[in-house]
Amino acid sequence: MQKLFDEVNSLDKRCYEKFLLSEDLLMEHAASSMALYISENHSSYKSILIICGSGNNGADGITLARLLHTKFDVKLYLFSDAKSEMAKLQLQRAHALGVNVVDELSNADVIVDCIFGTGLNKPLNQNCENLINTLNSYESIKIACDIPSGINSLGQVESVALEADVTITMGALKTSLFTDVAKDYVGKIVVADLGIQRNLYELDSNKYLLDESDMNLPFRNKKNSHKGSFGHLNVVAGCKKGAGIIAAKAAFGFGAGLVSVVCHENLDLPYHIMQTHFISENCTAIAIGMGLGKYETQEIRRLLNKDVAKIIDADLFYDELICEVLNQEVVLTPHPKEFVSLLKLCAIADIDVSELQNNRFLYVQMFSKKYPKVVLLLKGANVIISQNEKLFVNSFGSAVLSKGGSGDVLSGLVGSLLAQGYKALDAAITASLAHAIASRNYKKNNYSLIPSHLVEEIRKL
Ligand SMILES: NC(=O)C1=CN([C@@H]2O[C@H](COP(=O)(O)OP(=O)(O)OC[C@H]3O[C@@H](n4cnc5c(N)ncnc54)[C@H](O)[C@@H]3O)[C@@H](O)[C@H]2O)[C@@H](O)CC1
Ligand SMILES: [K+]
Repeated sequence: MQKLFDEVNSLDKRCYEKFLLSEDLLMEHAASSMALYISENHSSYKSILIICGSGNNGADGITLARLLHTKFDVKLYLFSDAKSEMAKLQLQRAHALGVNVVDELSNADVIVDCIFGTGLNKPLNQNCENLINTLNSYESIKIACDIPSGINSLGQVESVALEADVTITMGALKTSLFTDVAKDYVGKIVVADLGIQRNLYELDSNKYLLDESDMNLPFRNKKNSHKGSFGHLNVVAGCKKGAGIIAAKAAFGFGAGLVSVVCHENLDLPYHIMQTHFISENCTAIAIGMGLGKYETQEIRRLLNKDVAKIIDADLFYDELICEVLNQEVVLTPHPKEFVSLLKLCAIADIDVSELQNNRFLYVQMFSKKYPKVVLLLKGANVIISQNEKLFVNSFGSAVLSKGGSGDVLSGLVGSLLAQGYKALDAAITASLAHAIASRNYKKNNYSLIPSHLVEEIRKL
């Protein structure tokens, strides 16, 4: 996993003070990294338009223009006068070298957006919006320097933002690049070297971006085993029974030794999934909440207080009963609307979904602070998983998963790993990664996936 940072100004400052690396030196390296990326990945292209703002993001762009001058047909467009000391200095250097500064925008093979970086601190005016809309309309390859212009330090987009194919971000990964909103703008994210190894540039963080290597699949290493070695998951099916059945099928395909659906009515289940009317004696984990609908409170309370691992989803986030388990190491998997209800029930915040989506990291952090034992998995374009105020982002998900039933598959995967003895956090991380990565392996079009396809892809991981 890689560290994420809410801000990097303090990391830059530490470079100047502790490592005697000046701002000028860092900027030269930042621009060199961008030049190298462009030379290595877009050498067949001829023309490059670099659009610069007044601050140091613009200064990065001016530096880049100097470095690529004559290698490509470089055009430097200054959207505003250079204001920062570095922008002024870099402009003098560019002028001295004869870099082509243009007065009008024109299309190019590659566009580099250096209008605003981390210094965006107010709403865009009409001119800025027009500029960004015009750039978005070009069919060029678009590269954002540090962060696509228009995304602020909280990862919010107030009006428009540059739709980048690639974001080359300076020194370290920023949290703002991993909000749900940002996902439509950032494209591929690359970290630029600032002339200091990343592990030396970075300090501690409580936020991490998950990599594929963080997925710890339940491979069976012991030869001497039997079905009981891999746990028994009980999936509680409610009035929408399909949800429980989908979860049960996913759980079985993900390695649980036994899976039973708990339901008072008789169900038509595949032969390998069992049915029980009450919780099994040897149950090692319970999955509950999906499709639950109306139910008898005392019965659910008994299940929630049973001393086994639990994954809780869906309808239970609308019931005060949920507050009774928040001192346990349970896994909760709400989508945004459910999380809003949960936040209200546990008196953390009374907000609407758009406020949550604008500040996902903030509210996950607040919840995790109040309930440190709980593993929270907030669904979204970029899933956030937290425990004890540590946050992990899974950015592998895609629109393929935006379907009824995908969440039930996820609950089944988490339940399966819990039943097999995974710790709550490890179960949530591996299940979430498997869910998202498997969906990427689905090779048909991106609208046709159904839960059984997803389970098939998960079984092939
Ligand atoms: N500090 C350092 O050591 C390094 C900084 N680097 C670059 O520096 C950038 C940050 O530079 P700055 O702090 O100068 O900030 P920016 O360059 O992001 O923007 C600041 C400028 O934009 C103006 N501005 C902000 N919001 C505006 C709006 N909505 N409409 C119009 N004008 C607006 C500000 O008044 C200021 O002049 C980073 O994103 C990164 O690209 C990199 O070169 C790496 C090294
Ligand atoms: K930018």
